[in-house]
Amino acid sequence: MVFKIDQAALLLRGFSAFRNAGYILICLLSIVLLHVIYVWFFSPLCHIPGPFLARFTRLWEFWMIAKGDSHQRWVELHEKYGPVVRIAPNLYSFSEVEDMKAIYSPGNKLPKTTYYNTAGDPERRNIFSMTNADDHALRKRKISNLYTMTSMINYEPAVDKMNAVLMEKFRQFWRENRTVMIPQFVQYYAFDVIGQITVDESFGMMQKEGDAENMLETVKKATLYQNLGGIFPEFHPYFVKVNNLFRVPHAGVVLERVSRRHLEHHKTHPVVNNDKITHAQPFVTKLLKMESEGKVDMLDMIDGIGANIVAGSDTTAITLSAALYYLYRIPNVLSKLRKEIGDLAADGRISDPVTFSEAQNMPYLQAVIMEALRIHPAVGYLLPRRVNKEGLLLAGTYFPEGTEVGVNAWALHHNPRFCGPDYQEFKPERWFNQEYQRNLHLASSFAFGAGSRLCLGKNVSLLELTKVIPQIVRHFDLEFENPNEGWKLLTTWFVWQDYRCWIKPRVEAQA
Ligand code: HEM
Repeated sequence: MVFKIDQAALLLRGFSAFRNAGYILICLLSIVLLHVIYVWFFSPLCHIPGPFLARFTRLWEFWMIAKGDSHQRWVELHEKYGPVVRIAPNLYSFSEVEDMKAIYSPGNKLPKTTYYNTAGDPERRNIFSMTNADDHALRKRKISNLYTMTSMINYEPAVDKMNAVLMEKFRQFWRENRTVMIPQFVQYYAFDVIGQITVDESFGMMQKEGDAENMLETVKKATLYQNLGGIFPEFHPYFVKVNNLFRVPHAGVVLERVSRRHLEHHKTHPVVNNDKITHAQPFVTKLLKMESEGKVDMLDMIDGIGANIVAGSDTTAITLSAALYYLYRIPNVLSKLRKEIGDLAADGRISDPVTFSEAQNMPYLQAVIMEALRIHPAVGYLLPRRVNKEGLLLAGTYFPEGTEVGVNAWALHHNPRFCGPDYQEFKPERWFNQEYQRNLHLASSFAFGAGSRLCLGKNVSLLELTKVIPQIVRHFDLEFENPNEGWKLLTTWFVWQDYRCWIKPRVEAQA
């Protein structure tokens, strides 16, 4: 009998525990439901359209990025939902020029968001990952004169030197009758040029047809991590701790090692204007001179060299790969560029190789470069900024403090309202169309970002592109290994391409 009472008591206790668990579950479900109702109907920005799940969780965005083709998804999202789209509970993407101007206007001073934390060590910010506007302005002021148009004259001989190596390698590929993965080879090229410009020494990747000091590989992994990790930046400090515990050589470590070695070498072996005619002077020499004048310290110098390598190589390589792909896919465009080169050469108005200043007077070449930057911006993610305490009026809606907003170059550059209805086509001619010209210039420079965080190396990359494209076009034909297939793309932070070509020297091929 006692046993039965105990049994009944147990049963009752079990039942009440079950009932309590039920209450807790109902409470939790009610909270979720109330949250859904609030977000859906009453939150201040509830009217902004976007994918359903993006209203409630950052996992939707994470999933979109993780699939590896997000550059295209941004374009489709804006085609479907209009000029402003909710990407995550607190993140909004814009695709109109007016909103782009407002978000990145230096006057509005919107800082970078915590997304950028994952682009470096939280304890030691680099120029790219800094979110504090004052810290950034100070760092930028110290080194920005190394990137001016007038500084380019110092770097031009370095580009010529590396272009000569590229030309020789192209002839070698032809002699050896092999196809080349163009985006990969021009990635070696871009790293070598940045090495030559920055530390007066190519990294030897073109010669080796491979990575040097694991730079390429670690930078690639870093951008992949930055892009996915940036969606959940609160986990980054833990990730860094674990990484340091296991001494994993991440990009920061690799680049610091490379930078320190070159700085030490140049301190004992200074370059004293190694070319008196062209006034060639590498970046590192300028940095060391500034250090001797007390204008920069060791950290500034490491950051400057590291930033050039990380930010300046893949970006330029991707733009060059895009320009070559479209030029050799569209014979009409290629022949127009060849005609411009041929006519100017016949008049003695350009040299071989073309100088940077001569290239400024080659309108079709400039249009080809701008169109490559427009149709295939190297960065595939939006550049997020946090609205400050004044709030911001965008697309007719007031966005309060703390909201994260940004523009993705792919969405902006594929907006028919200012690129024309044929925005999916590679058409350098659109740059001569008066109707679109103003907005096109504004928008396509967005491949380099905008405002106070505009790409510091824009002139460096234009120096490279304006010199190497005419060289290749003048002297080589590229034939696609699979002419009936398009290229393959993979998006992390960058939008990487994959295509293979046979290379033929034009003169030798005709002989
Ligand atoms: C076609 C080539 C290039 C493209 C498309 C490009 C694109 C960009 C973009 C979009 C940003 C802004 C990122 C943001 O706001 O989050 C940026 C920043 C930066 N880029 Fe470039 N870049 C290129 C070449 C270069 C080169 C050659 C260098 C160096 C020699 C360089 C150095 C930098 C640096 C240091 C920053 C950070 C600037 C700051 O925050 O103040 N870039 N770049």
